[in-house]
Amino acid sequence: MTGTDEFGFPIARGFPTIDTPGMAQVDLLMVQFYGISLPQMMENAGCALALVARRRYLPGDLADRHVVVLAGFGGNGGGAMVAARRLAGWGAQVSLVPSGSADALKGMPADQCAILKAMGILPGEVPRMPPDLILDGLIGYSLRGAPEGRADALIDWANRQDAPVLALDVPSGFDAINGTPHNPFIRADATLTLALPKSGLQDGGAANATGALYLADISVPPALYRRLAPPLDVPPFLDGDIMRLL
Ligand SMILES: NC(=O)C1=CN([C@@H]2O[C@H](COP(=O)(O)OP(=O)(O)OC[C@H]3O[C@@H](n4cnc5c(N)ncnc54)[C@H](O)[C@@H]3O)[C@@H](O)[C@H]2O)[C@@H](O)CC1
Ligand SMILES: [K+]
Repeated sequence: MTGTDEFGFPIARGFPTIDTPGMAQVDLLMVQFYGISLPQMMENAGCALALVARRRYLPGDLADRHVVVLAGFGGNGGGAMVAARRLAGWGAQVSLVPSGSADALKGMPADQCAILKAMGILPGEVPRMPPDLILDGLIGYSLRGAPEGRADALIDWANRQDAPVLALDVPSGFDAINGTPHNPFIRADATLTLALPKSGLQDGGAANATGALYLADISVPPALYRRLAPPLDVPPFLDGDIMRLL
């Protein structure tokens, strides 16, 4: 560790990067070898996102602080909805904006949305009231080509707002593996990437997409990385669950 950033997050160096096939291997080993489920990982991811949101953007009392959560139909959207739940629990006013009809959500994102509905947070359109913060959970590392449809429109909307955008895992529309910015892509003020930094996020050119780059521990055992092909040597998160990388 080489100190902390201005928000008190430990600054870390020396975490290797990982690509999409590598992350697919990580997910597989987490579930099949260790029995750590995707919902468990999603819970860790969303909690970490809410913690970065609170400490970096919403210090103090969260009452009257308004957060818009943009949620896609995959794991990225599910993680953002966990963060929505945590922020609402801490008193923030949360608007949930899915990238399509919420009735069409399936699997874990549908489960997360059902929890939010039970809490009285109903999916809807982008609110007229300007937010204090936007969470980008539209598309993660499974982006395929330039954003289309509602995701495209919501990325444009987010980039037009005065409020900062905090992206989950990767800024939506930015190919985090090869570093390609598609049109459009989220211009985040900060990005919280999960498990390991994705290979395209560490290049200098990625900085205008990611903003400040953080890394969250989602409880991948370091020994898992030594089982990958090729194996990776990953240090433990000794100094905190959330590290500042760039
Ligand atoms: N082990 C991990 O790293 C974990 C990852 N999680 C999250 O899950 C994400 C990966 O989840 P998924 O693989 O489900 O997929 P994503 O959530 O990355 O994205 C898939 C969704 O985006 C849509 N999409 C893809 N390309 C698009 C385009 N060009 N235009 C419009 N829509 C597009 C797809 O139709 C699909 O609905 C990660 O980025 C991360 O945020 C966590 O939930 C849990 C653990
Ligand atoms: K995202």
